[in-house]
Amino acid sequence: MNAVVMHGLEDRSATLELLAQWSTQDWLRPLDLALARFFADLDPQAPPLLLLAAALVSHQLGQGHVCLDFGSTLANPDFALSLPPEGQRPDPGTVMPSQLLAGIEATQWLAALTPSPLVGHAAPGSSPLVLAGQALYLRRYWNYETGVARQIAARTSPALHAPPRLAERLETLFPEPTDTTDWQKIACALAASGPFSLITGGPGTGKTTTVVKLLALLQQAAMDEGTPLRLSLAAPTGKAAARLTESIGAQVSQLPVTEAVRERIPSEVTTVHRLLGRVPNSRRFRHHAGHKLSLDVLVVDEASMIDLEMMFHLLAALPDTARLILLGDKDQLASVEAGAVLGDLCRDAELGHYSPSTADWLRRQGIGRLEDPALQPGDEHQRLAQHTVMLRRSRRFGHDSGIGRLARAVNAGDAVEADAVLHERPHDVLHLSCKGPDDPALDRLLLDGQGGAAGYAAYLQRLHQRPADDAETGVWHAWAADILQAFERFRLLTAVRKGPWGVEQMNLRITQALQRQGLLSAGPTWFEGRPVMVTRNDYSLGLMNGDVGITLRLPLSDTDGQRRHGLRVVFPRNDGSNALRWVLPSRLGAVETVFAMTVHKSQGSEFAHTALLLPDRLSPVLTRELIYTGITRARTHFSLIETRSGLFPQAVQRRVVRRSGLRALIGG
Ligand SMILES: Nc1ncnc2c1ncn2[C@@H]1O[C@H](COP(=O)(O)OP(=O)(O)OP(=O)(O)O)[C@@H](O)[C@H]1O
Repeated sequence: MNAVVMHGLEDRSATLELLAQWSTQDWLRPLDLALARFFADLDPQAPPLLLLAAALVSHQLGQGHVCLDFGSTLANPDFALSLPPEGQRPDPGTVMPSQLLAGIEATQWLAALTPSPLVGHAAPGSSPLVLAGQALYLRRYWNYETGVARQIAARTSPALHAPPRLAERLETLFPEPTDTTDWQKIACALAASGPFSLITGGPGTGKTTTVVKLLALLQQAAMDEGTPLRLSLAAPTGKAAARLTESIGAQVSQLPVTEAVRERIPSEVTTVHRLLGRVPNSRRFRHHAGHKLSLDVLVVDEASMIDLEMMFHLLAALPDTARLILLGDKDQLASVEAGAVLGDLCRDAELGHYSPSTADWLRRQGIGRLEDPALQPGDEHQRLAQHTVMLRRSRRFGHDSGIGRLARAVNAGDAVEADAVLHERPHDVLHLSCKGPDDPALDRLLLDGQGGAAGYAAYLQRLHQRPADDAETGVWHAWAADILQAFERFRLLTAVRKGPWGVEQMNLRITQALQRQGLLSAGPTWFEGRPVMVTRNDYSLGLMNGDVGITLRLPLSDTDGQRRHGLRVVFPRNDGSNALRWVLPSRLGAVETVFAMTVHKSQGSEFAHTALLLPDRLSPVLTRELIYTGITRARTHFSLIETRSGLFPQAVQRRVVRRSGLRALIGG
């Protein structure tokens, strides 16, 4: 008897029954199961392998993969499908994907799909599923992927059109002579001369500086011709937008350009959602292919966090004549949603692959030679490469910085070097090996910090220096702003949500430890000092997913002579104005306590001291990208907390794999 007959592929009802079991155990989302059932109704002939594929393609979207890749799924089904999910063990008797798919060949699976009217081939059509090579897509995502590929291909034209006096303008903006390749200057020159540009680089490699100079160059050239440009800046989250607003503001004031040019460089960064104008309660936007954005240049920062669907909408709404510059760190984790667009597009950025004509063009513009040991020659067909620049010199983390060295070792997958850095104990890197769940050293680190690195007690000490009840409003604002700022000096990041070392348990643990120390009052859900993170955009309150606020007790009006106090949650407005937003706790529907947050949620944020807690067992999420993203959230101190030795080097050698066909569609 073969495996197909035994485990749930013998007929349609056995398959649907198995999918229902997986769904009951939270291995599949209700949506994944519903899709398989819906397709079973639509096509009574749909074979078991098609129903299984339908549920799995939907499941994979939930895991960040744009498609179901048959080759990798069959090679290692449990790993490719991330089943069982993080922190779970299978119930006794559960059929694992590896058991279900044992003995099935890709050709057999593909042959089961092709006759169905539900499955179309890589061409326009209306079938709900699309088969492209060895990958199955939901049509919507196939449309997104091909749409993004088409838009980018159209923007990667081979010809570069330099603005007038490019070399002279660059000389003014980048006056420092360098004896090595000046990647910032090259990024600026290429972005100023083509309709599309990718600028990638690790933390502090000068992405913002480059883009501020680029905007100045473009605006000055346009104003010389008498038509100023409409420039826009956007980021995927409110937090990232606020951070960019702050750093751009500081840099614009130092630009060697006229006041008139400076005034025409935007000082505010919006979110991509706001830029496109989300239509409430829908997936649609006010701006789209039929109603384009009114702008000439768009810069999008932290582009690694933009998922495929968002990128599709952004590109569709961009006028054909507009210039697009995507900035980000290709090595960071991608968005939680499906797709890793920046990572896909910048995959070979380190190698350069510049064609002789790009190199020649740069030489003719007087920008210098392309010299870096990592560079490999390229040709005209590698069109994307001609529009991509990787900034390579971190000014934040120099060669002697422990954080920088650790980040570089992790990013290179070099576990030996990473371990050596930890053993050297540089002043900016702390390393704690937990001796079990009750190790008091962990609570000490989280509450009090160490060696100049803050812990959570610091912001609560500020909180306890409260103004007098009758203090002016301005005094209360300054107090709240100070607490918010102090809270941002430290954050514990976890790799996982569930289990003893997951975000939920750690939030509980820290709350209780702070209560034991008398720093936090005990309370039911809401208590003074509780930090919360918004988990869903709330346009009526002006709060975005990821915004962090702190619960404070404020004096209310004393109309009857009795002073009463009430809790309000204070949020920064994140618009560069330093203004605050006060919200009644009862109005906050989707929030969670945020002493600890997952590395995923921390993207786009930075903290002076960042601690990364690794769980005690490997899981699919524990990868090099996750650890690199965690480390690079730290500005001055980084703490690595291990709960089982030996796991860190293993995780450093594992990579995130996101299945998509974008790179193949664009070519290269
Ligand atoms: N060419 C340069 N010469 C001198 N200092 C520079 C240069 N480029 C960048 N810097 C400085 O290096 C620091 C980091 O630069 P910047 O903020 O532009 O980097 P980034 O890549 O945008 O950083 P992040 O990862 O925080 O987004 C800043 O203090 C900036 O002023």
